[in-house]
Amino acid sequence: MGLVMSKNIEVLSDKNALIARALQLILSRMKTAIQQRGLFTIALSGGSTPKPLYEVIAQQQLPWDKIHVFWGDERYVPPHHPDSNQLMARNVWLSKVGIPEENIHSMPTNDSEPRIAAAKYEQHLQDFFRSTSENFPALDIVLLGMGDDAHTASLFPQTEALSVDNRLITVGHKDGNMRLTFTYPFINAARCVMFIVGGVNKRSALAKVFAPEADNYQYPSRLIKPQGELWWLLDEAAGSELTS
Ligand SMILES: O=C(O)[C@H](O)[C@@H](O)[C@H](O)[C@H](O)COP(=O)(O)O
Repeated sequence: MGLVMSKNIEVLSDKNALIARALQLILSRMKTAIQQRGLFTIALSGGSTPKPLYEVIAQQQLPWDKIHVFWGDERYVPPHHPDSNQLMARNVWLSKVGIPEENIHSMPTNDSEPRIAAAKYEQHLQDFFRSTSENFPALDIVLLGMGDDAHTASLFPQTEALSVDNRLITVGHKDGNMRLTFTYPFINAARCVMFIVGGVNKRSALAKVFAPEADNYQYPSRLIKPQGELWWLLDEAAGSELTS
């Protein structure tokens, strides 16, 4: 096994422990962000792993008016489509707490052209962060999952989204299904990037992501090297071989 990517790799006993640790880290960074800047910004991932995390965040007593939620990627489907990442997070979390609707920054998926939607969301981000096109605004946390093909967000292996390094948002695709996604440099601009990865089916992809040499375009999670904090929270099933 090659060198692991960074000291912030934690292998937790099971999924519950993984979710509890992720919650702890998110709440501590939320507190710091609000103390220092008066608000907390987080980009959510889709998929199944984060669902119990969103459920437990919804049970916390938090200053919801200071919390802003974005998405790191979205399937290019209407907001009420069962595949929508936004719908999942609203159902298990956002609809259950007093977060103002204007703090929920969902990716637009109603344009006929995903490229136009990507540009609109990028403009929205630049307006929100009052950033210019020259620099990448820093979110407090970008929460990521990883597929068993080592994709993250909607940065899939051998796709053109992987080479977009001068935009915040681009169009991804998986098996012909269009997505909107943060670009890898925008993810890397975050103060903290947190992967939550569980299950034995992720083991081989993790080995490639942490290997000293491998093709970044075949294993896109290798592109995630933030100048801020990088956390890999893994359960035993996924990560036990990495730290042995
Ligand atoms: O839109 C998505 O599907 C996610 O953003 C995607 O990148 C997800 O994080 C991985 O596919 C892992 O998914 P699981 O957590 O379900 O394994």
